Parts: sequence; C-alpha cells; structure tokens
Amino acid sequence: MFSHRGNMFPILTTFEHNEENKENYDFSSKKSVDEDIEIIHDDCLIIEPDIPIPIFHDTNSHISLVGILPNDLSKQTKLFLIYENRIMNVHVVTSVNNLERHHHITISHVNHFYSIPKRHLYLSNICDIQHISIPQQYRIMYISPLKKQFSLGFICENPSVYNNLRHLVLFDDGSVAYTTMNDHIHLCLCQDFERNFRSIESKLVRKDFQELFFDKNLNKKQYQLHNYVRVKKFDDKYHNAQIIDIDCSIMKLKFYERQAQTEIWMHRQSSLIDDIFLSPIEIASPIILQNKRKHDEISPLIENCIGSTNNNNICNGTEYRCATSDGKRRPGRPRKNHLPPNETRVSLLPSIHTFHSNSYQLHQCSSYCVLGKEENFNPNCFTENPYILPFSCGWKYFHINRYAKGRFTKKPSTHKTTTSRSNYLYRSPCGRSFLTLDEVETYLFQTNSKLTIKFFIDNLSTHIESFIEYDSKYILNNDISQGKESVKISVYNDNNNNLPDSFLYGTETRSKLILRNDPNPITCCSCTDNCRDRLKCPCWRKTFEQAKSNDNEQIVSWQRQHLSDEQMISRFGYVHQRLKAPVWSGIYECNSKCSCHTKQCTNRVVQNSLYQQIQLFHTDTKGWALRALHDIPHGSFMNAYVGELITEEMATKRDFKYLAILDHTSHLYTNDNNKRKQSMKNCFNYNRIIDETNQIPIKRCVRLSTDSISDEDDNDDDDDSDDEENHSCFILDAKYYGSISRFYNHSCKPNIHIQNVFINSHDPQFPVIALFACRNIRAGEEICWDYNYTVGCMSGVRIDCQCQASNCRGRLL
Ligand SMILES: C[S@@+](CC[C@H](N)C(=O)[O-])C[C@H]1O[C@@H](n2cnc3c(N)ncnc32)[C@H](O)[C@@H]1O
Repeated sequence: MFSHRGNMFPILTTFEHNEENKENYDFSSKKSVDEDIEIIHDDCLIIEPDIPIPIFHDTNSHISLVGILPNDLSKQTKLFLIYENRIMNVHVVTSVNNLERHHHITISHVNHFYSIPKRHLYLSNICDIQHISIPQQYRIMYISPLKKQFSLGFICENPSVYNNLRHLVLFDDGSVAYTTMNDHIHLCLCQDFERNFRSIESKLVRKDFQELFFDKNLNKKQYQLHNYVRVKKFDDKYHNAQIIDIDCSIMKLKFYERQAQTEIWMHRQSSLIDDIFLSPIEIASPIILQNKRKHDEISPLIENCIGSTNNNNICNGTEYRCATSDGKRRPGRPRKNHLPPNETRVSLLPSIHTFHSNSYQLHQCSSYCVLGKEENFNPNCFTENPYILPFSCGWKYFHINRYAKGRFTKKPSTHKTTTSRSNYLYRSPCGRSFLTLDEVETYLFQTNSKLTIKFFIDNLSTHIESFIEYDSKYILNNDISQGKESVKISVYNDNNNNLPDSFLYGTETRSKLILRNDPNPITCCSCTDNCRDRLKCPCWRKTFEQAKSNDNEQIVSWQRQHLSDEQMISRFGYVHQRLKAPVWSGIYECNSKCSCHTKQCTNRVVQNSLYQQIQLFHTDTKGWALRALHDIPHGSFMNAYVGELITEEMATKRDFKYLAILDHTSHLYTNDNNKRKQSMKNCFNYNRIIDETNQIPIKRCVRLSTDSISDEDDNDDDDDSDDEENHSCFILDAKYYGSISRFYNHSCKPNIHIQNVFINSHDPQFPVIALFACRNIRAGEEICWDYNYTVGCMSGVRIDCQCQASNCRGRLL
C-alpha cells in the first residue's frame, strides 16, 4: 500500500537551527566512525520543508496521514546518534542540501567532528504518532519515557481499525510492541530497509522479519490464549512458553520454565514460534525423571508404582483434563481446566489409595486404579476425538524437554520422534508415569482397562486439540449410519440441499452367495495376556510366518541384521494397534474361535468398529467426500470396505463406481515386489474385471451357491441369482448396500492405504479390505485412497482426476 521510497507518505518534523556555533567546526578533525561504504540510494523519503503539508486519508482508519521528512538539514540541527547501543545528542556541522544524496553526515559531538553513516542518525523530534501514520518498514527509534529505555526497530503495521489505531513496531531483538500515546518515535535519516536490516544481529530474527514483511502467504497460525508453544529464542534453541495474552497481531509469551519467567511480546506469525503443542506442555519436572529412573532401575515391568510426596518439584502448569462429553462441544475440542495443586483425583479405596494430582503413593496397580475413572467410558460409542478419551478417564499427558535434566540431555529432542523413548509422557489416573506406549499397554493390561492402546498417541505431530469448525446450519443429517457405527457421521453440504443417493447402511459385507466350504483351516489362540506375547499366539505367528515365506522386504532386511524372531515379530504388522506399512501377505487377526479378549486383544483391530470422527461433505468437483474432524495418527485403522459380495460376471452389469475386487491371491503369487504393490492397489481396479489380458494369476479355491440368505432390502437384479462356479474373483459392490467407506474418493497422493486382513475366514479369496492412515492426517483433511484405476480401460468412460495433488496423474479413468 505504501512505498518507503515514494513521497506519498511524508512525515512531519521540524528542526532546530543554531547559528551560534556556526564558525567553530574544524573539518580537519573529522573522523569516520563507521567505514561502511554507502552507495547511491534514493531510500530517504524526502519532501521539501516549505511545501504545504500533504494530507492523505486512510479509508480504513480515517487517520490523517501527514508529515514531512526534510530534504535539507540546517547547520546545528539536533540529531540523535545511536552508536554502540548509546544515544548521543549531536549536531549537524554544516547545512546539508539534498539529504537523499548524502550517505554520511558530518556531525559534532563534544567538539569533535565525525562523518557518520546516515543510518545511525535519527531525528531528535518526536513523531506525532497520534496524527500521522508512519509507513511500514520504516526504521525508527522507540523510547518508552516510563521505562527510560530506547530500542531500534521497524514499523510493521500502520494504525487502523484492526489494531485500534496503533503502530506496531518490530524490534531488532525479535520482540514487538504496539505504540501508546506516551511513546516517543524518532525516525532514522536513512530509510533503506535492507541497509538497516543488516544491523540486526540474530540471523533468526533477520529471517523472521523477511518473512513477516515480504511473505504474503504466511501461515495464519491459530494460537489461542493459554496455548503452549516452542520458541526459538534467539540462541537457536527451543524454549517452551505459554501464551498469556493476545493483542491483535501479537501475543505475550511467558517462558515459564526459566527462573526469571521472562515475558515477551512476539508477532503471532513469527517463524520463531515453532509449533503449537498439546495443552499443556509441561516440562519434565525432576520428580518425573527421578521416578522414572527409580522405576527403570528396579524393573521395567515392576508392579508397584513409584511415588514421591515431594511437591516442591512439581510443575504447576495448566493441566489437560477432559470432562465427559456434554454434547455441546465442537468435535474434537478439548477443554482446559486449571487444577488446584492438591485436588484429589481418585479416591476409590480411601484407606489405601488416595491419589493427588501431583503426588503418588506406593501401591499395587490393579483394576481399582482405573475403575472409577472409566465408569462413563463406553467402548461402543465415541462422541468425541478418540485421542481425548484417556484424558476423560483420568490420564494426563506431558511433553518432556529432554534438554532439561539428567539422562534426557544426551539426545536432542526432535519434533517428529519415532523412537520408542519419546518426547512425551503419559501419566495414569493413579499417578504412574510412562515414557513409551509399551509401558502404557502393559499398564492397561494390568489394570484390565477398558481403554485400548489405539487411543494413545505416539508422536507429537498429532495435535489432540486440533478440530475443525463448521457451520452446523449446513448439517443435513446428524448420522448417516443411523446408529450402526460407533460414531455419528454427519452429512454436511454448503453447496445445495441435496443428500447422498439412498443406500442401505451396513457395517458388514453380505451376499446372497453362500460359502459352501472353506478348505483353509482357521488359526485360533487361547492367549490370556491380550496376545501380547506374540510368539506364543498362533494368530500373530501366522501373519509373521506368511510374511516370512513371502519374502517380506522388512523381514528380509531384519534378517540381514540378525534380529531374532522375537525381535522381528514384536515390531511387525500392528504395533500398538496401528499399521504403518502394508503387509502384502495379509494380516491374520484373532477371531471368533480364539478365547482371547474380544475388545482388549492387541491383535484385533479391523474387527472393531470405526472410532475416528469423520464427516461426509459435499465437494464442488467430486460429489461426496469424507474428511477427518480431528488429527488422525499415522497407522490408525479407519474402517473396512463393506458392500454386497458378488461375482465378477455380476459386476460387469453393475455401475463400476462402488466396486472393489477381493483379490488377495494375485499379489501372493506376484513375485516382483513392485508388481505386488501394484496388484495390491488393484483391489479397487475395475480393469481387473474387464481386461483379461491382465496377467495377475487368480486362484479359485471355493465354490459358492446361490442359496439365499435373508435380505430385508433386496436391490439385486435377476442376474444376481446365478450360480457362479467359474468366477475368478469376488467383488464388493457398495452401491446399494455399504458403509461410509463407499465415499472415500481417489487421490494420487493418498492418506490412507488398504490392507487385506483375515478374521473369520482365512480363505485368500475373502480378505477384509481394511483402510489405514498411511501418514498423519490433519483435522479437516479429505481422506482418500489411491484407486489405481487403469486409465482408458473402460471405453467411452473418462473421468478427469480432481484430487489436486502435486503428483496428480491427470485422469482417474
Ligand atoms: C467410490 S465413489 C466415491 C464417492 C463419490 N464421490 C460419491 O459422491 O458417491 C467413486 C467415484 O467418485 C468420483 N471420484 C472419486 N475420486 C475422484 C477424483 N479424484 N476425481 C474425480 N472424481 C472422483 C468418481 O466419480 C468415482 O467414480
């Protein structure tokens, strides 16, 4: 809007003339204080002092924008020289004409004469900031008369209604301030931003200013009061801070871990502020580390909690607690409460266990530790972000600063940690602290908790408090699943009032085709440890053995590193009920014949219902789509592709849109890894049905009959009743019957992947097609998989891909 080079925005100032000493200057004693070579520049905004003062009107603020910077300086004009962090009163030695052409000005100070670069010189007159607006990027000196301090900085915002008619100043130390009427602002004689910019010492601050001034696409970070952030506080190290005040574009941060608890105002879009964290971030207090050490020294699986009553060591930061849902909250929005330091948390067995928020008592952990807290937890109904559930059940979450103390100083903490020892810590309702999800899992087992490990996050990239806001007036249906899912899936349409075409909602695949016999024996187990000892569980072992015999790349590489079977199996496939990479040979879950716990078994993931909060929304270009309402961690299970089981022949007569092929055998028999991956993706590839030139082998191993099963909603055509004996593959059609999974769109850069899973049938022709997050998914992101259609395979059908991914292949079909 304004240019610091032009003359559209002049500044008013006046100059003192002192003719008395006019003859006293001795140029022979002139010294050059700064040997900077200044080149010709037109950076000074100069207006002849005698011309009428121009007045501009800012339409936003209605402030008069008036002022003059002189082009000439009279002899004896008083200036400020700022040098070596001191202000000196100086005088111009001789009158200066065409100031813009001068790079050095000769001044006198205590009867010495110096040639000073213009950028060190400031007008001694105060700008009338009540009536004028100083252009952005202008170099100024700011004096707070109250504090009797001066600082150098740049104007970052002009007065407007947005900022209550104030100037915002960015200081050379990276801090910021809005001016008040009492502040004194003095202008530099040189207004070349680049030149003044070089005086900023910290590289980080320089980079930050560049971005704030010139990067128009700055991310608008949504910080809120009391959020915790990490700040690169000018020494290239991170410091944790809490937002304690917000004022228009700036926020006040308190570096609470420091003894001095420094408070500083920073720009809300400063690149020095690294990221927003879980609220609250609490620095590992000595008590936590100390307890953890003792805990480890004794035994990692020790039954007793280690406690301490030394409350002096406790951080009294904001605590992250969630009350049970009141139904009014926006999806995924956590609540923050301040907990009085000694509030009693659990008092189930008052005589033995009395837990305080910040103190522990030695005790034997058992179901009593969690029972009272889990009273309201219903594992079949999720009304909010599932990663908040532990907090509703009395858990706490801390972020640990590994720089802080003792053993954690060895490894610098990183943002996206994948190591087992992470930068976070969960604390159980009874006060035990856990640094790894393995430990949490053990505790859940010990206490017979209703929670499962999938509700605990394992990386700091998942922001539990992220949520998307939407206007509820566009919700056309509160739950498209009509209560059949464990979550409510709302239907949002801000384009029109149309609802999706009707279909019968179901969460399990069904068919008129009946499996006569399944020649493949089903493995089952009788584990009593939630199948945590994987080598002992036949189901876990089957997944592992299948992968091994199919030369799974991961296993091959581990074998090269001489890992034992126990080591390999413990980190293969599901880890903490998440699957980070597909297992092409299939995953074998515990099933209805197993005697392990149906909800808490660690090898039951896909057979459990959808627990993520997602929403069906209408897009401009792709019809209906699904989006995440909260962050979803990498590896999390979404749901299975559900539909009506039909044969290939039947599928050729149906709408291809909702078809998915069950084709596990082909990729088992595909030797080449790339091909194997390809065929895995082909599960949704209609090309497999119509293009017989495809060489992927198909193994037929079951016979189907058309004996009908009861079907309350018979949408089938007549052809569906054919007895199919010579089919090669089976297909799921979700057009008339299916679950929410029918709405996942295609993306060339997907965020979910498919995985063949075997539960109650180990027949390779009938895998469950399960969908897992293949990376961290952000709240609000559309959830898509890669259909991997073969472009051009259907004559007369062309669909241009609208995924807008950077690597978009252009066409879907
Ligand atoms: C399984 S359905 C997905 C849900 C669908 N959008 C709806 O409204 O029912 C597959 C169809 O969605 C559309 N679709 C999915 N992904 C798309 C994309 N990336 N670009 C264009 N159309 C897409 C195509 O019409 C495709 O045949």
